[in-house]
Amino acid sequence: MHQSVDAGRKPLLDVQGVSVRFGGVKALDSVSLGVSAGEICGLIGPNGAGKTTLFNCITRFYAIESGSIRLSGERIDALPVQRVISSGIARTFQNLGIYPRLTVLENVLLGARHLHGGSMLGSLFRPRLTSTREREARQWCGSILRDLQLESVADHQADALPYGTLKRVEIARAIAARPSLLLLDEPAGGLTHGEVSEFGDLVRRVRDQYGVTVLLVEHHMGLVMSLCSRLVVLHLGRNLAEGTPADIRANPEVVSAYLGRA
Ligand SMILES: Nc1ncnc2c1ncn2[C@@H]1O[C@H](COP(=O)(O)OP(=O)(O)OP(=O)(O)O)[C@@H](O)[C@H]1O
Repeated sequence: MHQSVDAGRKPLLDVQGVSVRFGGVKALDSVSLGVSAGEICGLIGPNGAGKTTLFNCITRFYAIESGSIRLSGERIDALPVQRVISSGIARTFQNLGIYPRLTVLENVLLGARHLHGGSMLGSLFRPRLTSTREREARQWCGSILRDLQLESVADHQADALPYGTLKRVEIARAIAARPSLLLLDEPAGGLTHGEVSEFGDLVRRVRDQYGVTVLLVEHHMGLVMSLCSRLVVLHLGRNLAEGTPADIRANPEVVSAYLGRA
């Protein structure tokens, strides 16, 4: 069984012995990991290791064959898909999950839609019918845009903005859902060197300011090693290693399976 990093303290996210099969391919073979509250944990490994599949299991896109997934002690592996966000999990995608024809504010409001209980997009066009909860959601999203320096582009259509800005919009939308756990799937893809470093600062700031715990899948080793306090390595659908960035860099099995080629 997986041992949490903080002995005696229950992890916020607790994955135990999760297996998933696609036809003859065992994409995850009894994978376990724990992420403590407030941690920025990296999930790394070669292509096809099972990282995105694990994210898809945590967010209920895929059903698990065996094992368990808990958030704050509660089983979430059998939740209806529509309850995942309200359970406290938000996610960003390898390919931006942004609506290009909507404005930045509208995209971020969509992240908060489960908080106000109504049709946020409908309310955008019916301002006088806006309920108190919808007004609160707008205030909440406005404050996030200010914090993430997106206020000046709030009314810009998303497809008119540079990629680096849209990555920030995606984080803003995820935070709008008030998650306890934020899953970031290869966020550095498509960013310039300078943008990657800024992105790392942003994730740290968001963790500190909004109290979210972060699980990051990423191949950009510069970002992973500088941002994460702990790394979990998957290989061929199995746990290969776990430890601090320094431990992982020095692990001959990880170097041979992944880092030597990354
Ligand atoms: N929907 C699916 N149907 C069939 N096979 C799948 C499906 N999703 C993933 N797989 C397979 O599961 C295995 C793990 O894939 P996964 O995408 O999770 O790896 P990954 O570690 O995220 O890789 P990468 O770093 O390239 O994104 C691979 O063999 C992949 O082909």
